[in-house]
Amino acid sequence: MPPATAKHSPPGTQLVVSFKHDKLALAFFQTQTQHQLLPPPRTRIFKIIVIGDSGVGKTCLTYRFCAGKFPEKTEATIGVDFREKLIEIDGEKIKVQLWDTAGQERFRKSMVQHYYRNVHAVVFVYDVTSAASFRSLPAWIEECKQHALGHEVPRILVGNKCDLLNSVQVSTDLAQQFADTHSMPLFETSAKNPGSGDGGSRGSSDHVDAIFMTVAHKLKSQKPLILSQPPGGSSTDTVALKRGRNESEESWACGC
Ligand SMILES: Nc1nc2c(ncn2[C@@H]2O[C@H](COP(=O)(O)OP(=O)(O)OP(=O)(O)O)[C@@H](O)[C@H]2O)c(=O)[nH]1
Repeated sequence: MPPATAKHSPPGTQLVVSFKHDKLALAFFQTQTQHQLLPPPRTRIFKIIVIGDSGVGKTCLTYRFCAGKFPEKTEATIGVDFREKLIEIDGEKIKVQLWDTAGQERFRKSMVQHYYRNVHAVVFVYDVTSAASFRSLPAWIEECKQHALGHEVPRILVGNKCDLLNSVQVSTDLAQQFADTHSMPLFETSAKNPGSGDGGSRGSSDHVDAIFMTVAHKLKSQKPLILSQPPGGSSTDTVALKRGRNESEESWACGC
């Protein structure tokens, strides 16, 4: 019996092979997707960009939040890496998209415009063991400003690598002063060992999960983009995004 193949099935159809009275009958049935029958449950999505110098731990932080562990090895991000996690806040399922951007200028150039489009929150990261990464923060803030991301977009400051207690170059006081000046909350953490710390002046570091959940809580009260796709859809799909009810009916295609 030749294998049943459906090379040219029209979109939205499914090949159904049925055996009846020992005869092979092939029938195409229109697949009535949930999307066609019912309005799909809408999942609000939050796009959060994570920026900072190369090597501060952006990939490790986003991986820690989305995969729940520290990556075994990382390489410099080229362009952008995209991770997402479905979380539940007050009974509502929300998709958090973390855009892990390249810290190295040569890997950013062609992508910068994409990073800053339709952003809901910004996470600035520095490495507590690198004064240089802390000194770069004003430049990252400036880049955000140039892409029309001002104070209306929630922003937080994260000092990473708090597990490296003996190599700290950026004091909590200094970082707090900077955060206050720029009206951002400060979190100190370790993607490698969240919750670590000396329990002394630096205290225990914040949990990575708690940091991103705090941002998500803050965003939940806003009206972000609505994703017209049932929860659980592939993150690599091209999805149509619409603005929330209070905003214009403009829509975008997001090839994320
Ligand atoms: N000890 C320690 N090392 C960390 C931590 N987070 C990241 N690292 C290490 O720091 C290095 C850089 O981490 P990445 O997450 O790749 O840094 P990045 O900011 O994404 O770098 P780019 O992709 O180049 O922008 C890696 O060797 C990580 O293992 C941490 O919390 N503690």
